[in-house]
Amino acid sequence: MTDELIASGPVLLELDSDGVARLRLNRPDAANGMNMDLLQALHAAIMRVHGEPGVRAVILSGEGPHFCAGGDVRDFASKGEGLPDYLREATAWLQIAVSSLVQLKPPVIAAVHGFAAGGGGFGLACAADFVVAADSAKFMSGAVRVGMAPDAGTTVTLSRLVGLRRAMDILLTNPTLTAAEALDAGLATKVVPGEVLHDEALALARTLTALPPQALAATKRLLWRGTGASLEAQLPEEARTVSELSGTADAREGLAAVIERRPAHFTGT
Ligand SMILES: CCCCCCCCCCCCC[C@H](O)CC(=O)SCCNC(=O)CCNC(=O)[C@H](O)C(C)(C)COP(=O)(O)OP(=O)(O)OC[C@H]1O[C@@H](n2cnc3c(N)ncnc32)[C@H](O)[C@@H]1OP(=O)(O)O
Repeated sequence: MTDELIASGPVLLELDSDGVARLRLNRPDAANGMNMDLLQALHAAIMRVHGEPGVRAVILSGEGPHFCAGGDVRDFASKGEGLPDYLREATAWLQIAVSSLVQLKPPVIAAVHGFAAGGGGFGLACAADFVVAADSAKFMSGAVRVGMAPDAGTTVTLSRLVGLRRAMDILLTNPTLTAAEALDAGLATKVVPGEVLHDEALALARTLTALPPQALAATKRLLWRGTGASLEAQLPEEARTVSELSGTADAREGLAAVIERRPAHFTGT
């Protein structure tokens, strides 16, 4: 497996020859606090992954002691009276980053250690398809604590993950959730010992890369669409997708493998 570093700076992007893309937030001295440079680099890296047909799974993580501590609070003070205008532009970039992450075809695994806080950290974790959390990881919305409201889609994504009642508690009272509490709430997929966090995230990525990419992408799209749709609207969309996928080579390969009782080899076609 060879890693090709194709982006450096506030966001590192590596692609390996096995179809795993690694997106790493890279402002460790600021707990990966999101400033405009990081947000724009994150969007550019996500769009680069979008353009790489060979990518079959994405691992999102943070350099240094934390996954991401949200908006760069040091920028709070430095912007003074200009913060509202600056935030109008900055939050637009955060919206674009979160939206493009959710729309990525390959599944996204957030590998969370340290704190996932604020629109950047908590928001990105809520927008990921899987969250593998180190047992020492902590999750905090952080918005109301700094006199703001949640953003990065968390008033939708968190509510869909944990339910409206628990999302109201988490976003209004701003508890610091342990990894175990995040798992219990439905925010985390699995909790692992910190020392094997990246191994476990990579193992999950490898499981995903062995599955038919078009079927995974369609399932992810249906699930994200379905959480806000009526059953009446979703049933025909599922049926249309199934009939479309049934014409792929991967569908023929999957069916043949089941009948012949052998492992399937999916080509993404
Ligand atoms: C609102 C943003 C202003 C303008 C930014 C422009 C673009 C932003 C993109 C749009 C953002 C939209 C709005 C955003 O979504 C709103 C929010 O995110 S609200 C929540 C903001 N985040 C926080 O309130 C968390 C702040 N951090 C902490 O509470 C703690 O650091 C922690 C995460 C609980 C971890 O605590 P510790 O383990 O004790 O670690 P330290 O506190 O010692 O931190 C280590 C080191 O990192 C620095 N640091 C920590 N968090 C941030 C941060 N969010 N931004 C910048 N730097 C951060 C901290 O100062 C330490 O540095 P040192 O002092 O050692 O040099």
